[in-house]
Amino acid sequence: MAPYRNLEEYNIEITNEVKDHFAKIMGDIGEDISRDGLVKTPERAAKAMLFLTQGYKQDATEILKSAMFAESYDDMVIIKDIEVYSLCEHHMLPFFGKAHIAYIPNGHIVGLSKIPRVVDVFARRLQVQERLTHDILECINTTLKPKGVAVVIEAAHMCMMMRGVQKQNSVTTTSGFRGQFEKQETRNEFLKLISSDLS
Ligand SMILES: Nc1nc2c(ncn2[C@@H]2O[C@H](COP(=O)(O)OP(=O)(O)OP(=O)(O)O)[C@@H](O)[C@H]2O)c(=O)[nH]1
Ligand SMILES: [Zn+2]
Repeated sequence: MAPYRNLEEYNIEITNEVKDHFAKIMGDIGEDISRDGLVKTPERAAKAMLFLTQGYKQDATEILKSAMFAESYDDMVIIKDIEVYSLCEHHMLPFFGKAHIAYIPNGHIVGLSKIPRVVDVFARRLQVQERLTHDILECINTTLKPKGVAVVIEAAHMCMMMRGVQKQNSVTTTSGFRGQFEKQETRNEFLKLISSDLS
């Protein structure tokens, strides 16, 4: 099925079911769901949730394959500061931050926009930051078959900020390295470049 892009593309049956669930939840938390401002809220919430989880219907491998080009460039390619918005699978609250991704081509480069698209496919699901990091890493590694791939994600978790432990400034960093990035020297060059403003 095509990914959700705009309201016309929402599956009406599923949207209506999710909408009914949201209406029930709103009633259960003590709201008057018939009051003016809330009349359309269950539908809006359903569409927002379906948008934020559209990654289940997308194929990250196909996205990468659609723009792979034979090229002899074999130095590091880094795309840093890619915005990440995901939902933690424990509380279904957002976690958000930045992904920094690098690969060393092995005969093929990939269209640059496809890397953030792959991030979104895996982020728009119920996730933990660790699995999100590895999903992206493994997808690039097995599809592009580069000489090396590196993924670092830095994120803040709303479930640790708005509730629970209520820590406002903690940032969680996860990382994964394959191929040449498993060598200290290559990994250090990548880490240095993502912390610089000139990379
Ligand atoms: N490892 C990991 N943990 C996460 C992530 N997102 C949320 N969590 C944690 O998942 C855990 C769930 O723990 P539980 O004790 O079952 O849930 P809880 O009672 O709501 O825990 P508190 O958040 O400590 O109040 C919490 O420690 C969350 O901080 C993530 O991406 N990775
Ligand atoms: Zn959580």
